[in-house]
Amino acid sequence: MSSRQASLDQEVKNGTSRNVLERCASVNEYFDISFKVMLLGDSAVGKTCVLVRFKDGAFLGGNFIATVGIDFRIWDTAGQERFRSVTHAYYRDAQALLLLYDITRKSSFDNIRAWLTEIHEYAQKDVVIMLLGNKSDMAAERVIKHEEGQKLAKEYGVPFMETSAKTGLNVELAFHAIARELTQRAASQPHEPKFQIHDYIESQKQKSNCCGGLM
Ligand SMILES: Nc1nc2c(ncn2[C@@H]2O[C@H](COP(=O)(O)OP(=O)(O)OP(=O)(O)O)[C@@H](O)[C@H]2O)c(=O)[nH]1
Repeated sequence: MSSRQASLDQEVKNGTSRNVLERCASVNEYFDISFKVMLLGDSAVGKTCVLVRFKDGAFLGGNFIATVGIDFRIWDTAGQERFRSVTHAYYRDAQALLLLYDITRKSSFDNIRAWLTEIHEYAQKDVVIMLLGNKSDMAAERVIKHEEGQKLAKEYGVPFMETSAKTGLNVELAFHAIARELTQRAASQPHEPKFQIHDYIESQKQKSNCCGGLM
């Protein structure tokens, strides 16, 4: 791990990072392809926690990135309005965007439309977008139903799932689905059938359900 990476990791762990922040999840030179993935959404929806959950859980332990030979560079962003112009500049060249809201905070859900408008304005045309309703562990405080998230995602034609950085629910699945979509796109030939991210997510959820997982 580089000293820059170590210091970024420390910032995130300390909770001192409140700026656009680069987190390279792996060491560049070992990989053939590099993808830039960003987490977006209102302040305090849980972007940093989802990233830390992924990286410190599945990413390091599971080693799935090394086996497919990609460099999965994940950028955490500040949700606060005052950083918005900086954030635009960063997601211009992102290949995938994970857009989060907090299921216990209606305003963060209502703002998703505005986020999507900005994304369509500033991001690449073929960017992979995924909508995540985070903090699904907070059942008692829930104000946004699962179906509302699903409906919004369907309207925009993007995959959706609820996540919890606290329990880890669906965090790995979200990143794995994105990684698969990006790698399949990079490798696929024009005549090959396209990878179906929606089908992949549903099949993984069913597998998890059948083995006692929480969905
Ligand atoms: N219960 C619960 N709390 C969460 C979850 N994810 C994040 N939190 C809490 O929500 C708060 C905000 O989390 P952050 O990860 O800092 O949010 P952020 O979106 O990165 O915020 P900004 O950096 O301001 O944009 C913290 O108090 C977290 O502990 C979750 O899945 N469940």
